[in-house]
Amino acid sequence: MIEPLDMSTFLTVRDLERVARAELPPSTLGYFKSGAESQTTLRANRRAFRKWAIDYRVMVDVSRVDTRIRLLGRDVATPILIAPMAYHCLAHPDGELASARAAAKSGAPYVATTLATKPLEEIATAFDAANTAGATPRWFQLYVNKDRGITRSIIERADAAGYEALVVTVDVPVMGRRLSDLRNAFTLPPGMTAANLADAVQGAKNAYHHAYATGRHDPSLTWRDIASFREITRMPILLKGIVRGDDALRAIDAGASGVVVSNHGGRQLDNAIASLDALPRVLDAVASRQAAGFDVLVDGGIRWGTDIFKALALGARAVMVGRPILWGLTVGGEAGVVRVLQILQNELTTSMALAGCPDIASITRDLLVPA
Ligand SMILES: Cc1cc2nc3c(=O)[nH]c(=O)nc-3n(C[C@H](O)[C@H](O)[C@H](O)COP(=O)(O)O)c2cc1C
Ligand SMILES: CC(C)CC(=O)C(=O)O
Repeated sequence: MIEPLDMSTFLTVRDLERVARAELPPSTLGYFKSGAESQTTLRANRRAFRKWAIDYRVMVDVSRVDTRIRLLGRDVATPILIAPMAYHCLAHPDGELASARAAAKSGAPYVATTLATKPLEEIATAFDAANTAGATPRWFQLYVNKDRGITRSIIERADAAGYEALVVTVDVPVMGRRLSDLRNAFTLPPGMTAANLADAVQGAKNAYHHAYATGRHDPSLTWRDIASFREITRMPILLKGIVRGDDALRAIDAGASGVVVSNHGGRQLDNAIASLDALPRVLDAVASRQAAGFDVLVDGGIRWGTDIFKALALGARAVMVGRPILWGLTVGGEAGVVRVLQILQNELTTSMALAGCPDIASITRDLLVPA
């Protein structure tokens, strides 16, 4: 931690990343930044954005630029969401409480992970206290535990704590092989736990470390389970980690309200398709079903406002941002995350103005050409 720092000196996500990289212990840095195996997909996620150029329009009144969207049927100020990421306390002692407050203050929807280092109830309270206008939603991301009793109890807790949607991550039947984690024997430092799981089983708090958490993913998870979650909760369900059109159709059939096109930031299947490359065919499949109100989000490799512009132009409803949030949290805690969100929001509105788009609906597909 090097607080206090003047966050306004950071002009890009890369500026914060540079400082965070210098500051983090090697095993934490390795965990945050790495992709699986050869990291081909990690790089492909970035390359996919560079394949598109913006074919911009001029002489449009952009004296007001409006980034509001509809998300799961409600108005949200920005299409930028905070992706669910494990173990925020590795980046900053306030952990998820800081990132949640930053999201609420910035009007950015927040997705709390099952593998948070603070209990989901405390994250909800921190978020709500900062969400003064009540205008910004928070969602909960579920890792399905082999012990379905634990899974049910986590869903029920998320429901009771007022999370508005359940994001079921479906691309981790087993852990991807992240070589730096294997080499560093990555684990959580003493005193830090996967807090939501720790509470699920009495008296076992200290057992709920990384190795335990990673061993609990249920490799037998299938489409049928989604229907059973539907019965447990009133929350709409999104599936995170979809890259195929046919899987998007299965998600619709299973009663999901949306999908996040994602390859987990290149951390699971190496050589998997880049998430931006997967987006159009998922959208085509969903359109063929005329599933009005089914929201398609995308994540992976978003580092600039123009990346968000491109994702929206291809048809995404919204985007999730991962690692940049951890860089901000490392450098400046809550203020660092606020700064990352500010930078991306600012870049997005600037690119919209320069491309002749006063609102999100005007960011259309024809504004992209191959680079
Ligand atoms: C350190 C780290 C931890 C993550 N933990 C989770 C998690 O707990 N649940 C989940 O669904 N995705 C998790 N992800 C994946 C992110 O939600 C997201 O899909 C990915 O980071 C997006 O790519 P980006 O980092 O390039 O923006 C994690 C990613 C990182 C980098
Ligand atoms: C423990 C992991 C499954 C958390 C995660 O999703 C990740 O590190 O990418």
